[in-house]
Amino acid sequence: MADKQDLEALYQLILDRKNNPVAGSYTDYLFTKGLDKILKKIGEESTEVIVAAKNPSDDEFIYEVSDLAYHVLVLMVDRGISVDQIKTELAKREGLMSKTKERDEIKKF
Ligand SMILES: N=c1c2ncn([C@@H]3O[C@H](COP(=O)(O)OP(=O)(O)OP(=O)(O)O)[C@@H](O)[C@H]3O)c2ncn1[C@@H]1O[C@H](COP(=O)(O)O)[C@@H](O)[C@H]1O
Repeated sequence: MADKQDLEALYQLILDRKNNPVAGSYTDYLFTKGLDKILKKIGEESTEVIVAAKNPSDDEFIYEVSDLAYHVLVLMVDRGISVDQIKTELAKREGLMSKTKERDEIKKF
């Protein structure tokens, strides 16, 4: 089994749960409930991240961000969107951001 601390490996584990349901698995429970349930969880977990961000405890913040990250990965698997597709989008932005910076620099003159 791959290292689950890696987000990409966690994505693969979630994908495996979708393709090979395991009794008692929380991930399987989410897929069985469907998109609306997954979206509801993302709404809840996002709110918990916001609340934790206002709290000085880093541990609570890390815990809630991890919950949100897991549920976002479940949503991506449900939609059939891969980690590579997100990486590709982010890579496109790298170019965009440097162009924006260049434009900002030009505007200064
Ligand atoms: N990273 C996670 C993870 N993060 C959060 N959660 C679950 O998300 C739920 C969030 O808690 P809540 O109190 O909001 O939800 P709940 O009351 O349990 O359930 P709901 O009815 O509200 O959905 C908890 O049940 C957590 O167990 C996770 N469940 C699984 N994983 C990973 O997924 C792997 C596979 O898990 P299973 O599918 O359960 O085998 C695990 O080994 C983990 O690596």
